[in-house]
Amino acid sequence: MPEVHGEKDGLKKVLIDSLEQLYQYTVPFGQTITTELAQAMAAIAEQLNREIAVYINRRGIVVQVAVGDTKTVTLPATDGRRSPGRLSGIRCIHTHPGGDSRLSSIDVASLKKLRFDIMAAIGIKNGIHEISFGFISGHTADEYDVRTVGPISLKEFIQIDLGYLTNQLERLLDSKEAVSTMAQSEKALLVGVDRQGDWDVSHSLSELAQLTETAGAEVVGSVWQKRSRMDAAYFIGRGKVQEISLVRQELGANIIIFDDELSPAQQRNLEQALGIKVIDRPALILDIFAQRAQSHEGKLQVELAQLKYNLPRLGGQGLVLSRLGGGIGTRGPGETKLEVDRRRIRSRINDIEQEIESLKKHRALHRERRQAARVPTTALIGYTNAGKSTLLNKLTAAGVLAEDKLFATLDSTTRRSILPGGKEFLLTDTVGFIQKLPHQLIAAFRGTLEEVVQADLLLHIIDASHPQYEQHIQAVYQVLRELGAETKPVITVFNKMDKLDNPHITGRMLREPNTIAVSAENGTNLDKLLVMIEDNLKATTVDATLLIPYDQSGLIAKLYDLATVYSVAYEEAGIAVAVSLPPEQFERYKKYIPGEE
Ligand SMILES: Nc1nc2c(ncn2[C@@H]2O[C@H](COP(=O)(O)OP(=O)(O)OP(=O)(O)O)[C@@H](O)[C@H]2O)c(=O)[nH]1
Ligand SMILES: [Mg+2]
Repeated sequence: MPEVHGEKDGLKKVLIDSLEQLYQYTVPFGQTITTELAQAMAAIAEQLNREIAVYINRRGIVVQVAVGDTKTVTLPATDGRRSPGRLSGIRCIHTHPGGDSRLSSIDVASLKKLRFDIMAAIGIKNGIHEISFGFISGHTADEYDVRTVGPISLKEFIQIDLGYLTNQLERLLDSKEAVSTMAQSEKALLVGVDRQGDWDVSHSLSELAQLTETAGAEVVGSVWQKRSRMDAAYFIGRGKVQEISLVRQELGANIIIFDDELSPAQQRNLEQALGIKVIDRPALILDIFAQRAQSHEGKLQVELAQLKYNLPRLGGQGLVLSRLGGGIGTRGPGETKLEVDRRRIRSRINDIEQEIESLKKHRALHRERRQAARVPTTALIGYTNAGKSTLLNKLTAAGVLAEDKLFATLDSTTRRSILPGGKEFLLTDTVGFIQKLPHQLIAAFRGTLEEVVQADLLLHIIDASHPQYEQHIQAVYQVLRELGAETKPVITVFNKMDKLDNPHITGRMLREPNTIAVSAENGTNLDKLLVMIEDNLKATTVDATLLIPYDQSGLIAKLYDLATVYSVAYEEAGIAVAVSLPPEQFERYKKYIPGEE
């Protein structure tokens, strides 16, 4: 029997015997460890109160057992054919007394020095408390990058596909140049499904391509499949998975992006089958938002959406793989971006929700003050890249960033402007909408989008030069419905008319009432738009002073609910209430205007 290495002085014979027993265990190919081995290690570590380590080779055989921290380890000569650029083919799994599994700097140093496949630590406190692990994820000229994951549970640790992981890592390390994974460029293969619905699959994929490029990756190709029912395990058909596997090798893609939301299981199965990182449209959009969020609140909202998106996807290799190479899906505004622990994620979600709630209250106060001053509010809404920010800038000289990029705006900006009649009004720019917007994101941005729900009037901006503008309109209505704002008065603004040369199209667009064609860029028709805004805002309320008899004072509470109450004065003849009422309410209340009846 091979002997136990390390600081054995003073150890009882029975403990040394049980340490020697650890050589008897084997681990199935590609698996990190077995429950039995982990528990046997925990049982000894508990009595020993010292670190113990086992070293396992790729065939799953325990090649060394040692006592003491990982610094003291000298490995037996391993497979001599391994080139110095590659991993050692050995993994180190050791215990940490006290429960905390996070890798120490000594652990990380020996991981780099001995180039373990992975270095894992089991936190021991009343048995197995938690596990963390790290691996070499790339290298620069003279230093290895190390990525750490955890803490996770033993079950999650066992689910990790070690064979796949080491395979990917060695491929990375084999290349001659510096391959800091963070800097590695992502080459994406896009996958769509043609459901033969309203959204033409090729347009949806070209939008996905635009999103991919916005996220900073390169698109190397796309494939799609006609399908009306999705496969529970793979989303697309099995044959298509095979085809994708071939196409992606041919094109050299290192990430696959699905145009639709995948279930956590589908994502995991696809990653396993394709051996490559697989993400979906929501993850891509979240990544763009994560890169672009500027304000404190914007960052919180994105982090919240990411955490909620990740929570059901924790565990197993899916997450580890997705995070292995950096890039899309790994960026986040919060420090918790690599968080893999459910407990910690839940408590972080709670914290963020509370903070967002208090920010929302703060904003509600602002809004109340504005409403008290009765400055009418309008909100710009519309598909991403429609020209909302350009229009805001033109109408108010706001200086908001407008670019030919999807999701240029994430934070809402409110500015004052003047109507032709001289009255002031407020104009709010908002985040753009898109089809298949992740619902976690809508939920997280509900606070910001509250401006939309509260506005007196919406300006729906449409890029009329876009071939899919009618679908864009539908996608915007969809989000409005989700926000409960579908009954708001809307002016439909067909923008970018300077790019249209067919006047018939314009005629068709303008059939409906309350529509206008403009060019935000050239300023065409913006004067007419302002007149239209003025008319609409006039129509939204009627100002009046009502005299409510004292025996009907209950009406005052009702008025507060459905109108803006400017002032209340208790007079001899009754309660004088100055209000601004929606027109349909005005009909009901006008009998209270002194002299009306
Ligand atoms: N030709 C033309 N281009 C326009 C017009 N209005 C806006 N654009 C361009 O369209 C692109 C998008 O404009 P933005 O104002 O950033 O669009 P947005 O709706 O705010 O987009 P997000 O913030 O990403 O949702 C920019 O490149 C603008 O210059 C227009 O009337 N005509
Ligand atoms: Mg914008």
